[in-house]
Amino acid sequence: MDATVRTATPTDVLHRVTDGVRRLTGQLTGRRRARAEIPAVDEFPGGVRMYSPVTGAGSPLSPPMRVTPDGDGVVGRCTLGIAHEGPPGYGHGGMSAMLLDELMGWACAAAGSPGMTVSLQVRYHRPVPLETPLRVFARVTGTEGRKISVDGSISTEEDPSVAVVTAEGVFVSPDPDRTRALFPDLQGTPGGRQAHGSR
Ligand SMILES: CCCCCCCCCCCC(=O)SCCNC(=O)CCNC(=O)[C@H](O)C(C)(C)COP(=O)(O)OP(=O)(O)OC[C@H]1O[C@@H](n2cnc3c(N)ncnc32)[C@H](O)[C@@H]1OP(=O)(O)O
Repeated sequence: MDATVRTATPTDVLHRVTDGVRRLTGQLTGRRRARAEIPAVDEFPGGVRMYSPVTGAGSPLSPPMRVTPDGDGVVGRCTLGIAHEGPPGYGHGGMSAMLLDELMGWACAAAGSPGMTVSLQVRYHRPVPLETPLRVFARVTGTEGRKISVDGSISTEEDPSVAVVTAEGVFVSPDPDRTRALFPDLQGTPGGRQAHGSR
């Protein structure tokens, strides 16, 4: 991803490389994952998501963000590149929202209440620098029935006390019937799918 958005190579080289990439991806033959199929390596919800655009080590789109528990919440560490650019030199606001949305979802799962975003309010205080290690933080601030309130923030690793983006979100844990309808490939809800071929 970085190479393709950074290059200033002439068009004929771009065409040649594009042909090469098509030849390479053409070798990815065999069975393809269906739309709602959960990859065998995944732990869902609240664990490995191999092809997630945020945390997935297997996704060319993801920074990727590495998530670990941290005090009463979860912390995500990543570095955005110019493929994630909004204003020149800074992160796209949608990327910031995506990092926060994902990590706030992890905070819900870590607190034992996996949920889906129903509301996300994001405040952009300062531009997010690219090619700079970032620290994203999220924690559950309250639950009320199936409703979970979550706070999140983004700062740089260098200056973790200064939040450049903050967010408040509401997440909702779908009831078991809705969960089965939304995620037919998910076994043993609400505990979720464990990794390594348990289905
Ligand atoms: C196993 C899990 C896997 C979870 C897997 C998580 C993966 C994490 C991925 C990262 C996060 C995402 O991107 S998630 C993707 C983006 N989000 C979505 O696509 C969600 C789309 N929304 C939905 O499908 C639906 O809203 C559901 C299923 C989430 C909830 O529907 P529902 O079950 O019918 O819930 P509903 O009765 O409407 O609302 C429940 C309570 O929440 C309140 N509520 C509803 N909306 C709001 C709102 N915007 N702001 C405040 N409060 C709200 C209601 O008033 C009610 O309160 P009261 O009357 O009870 O007081």
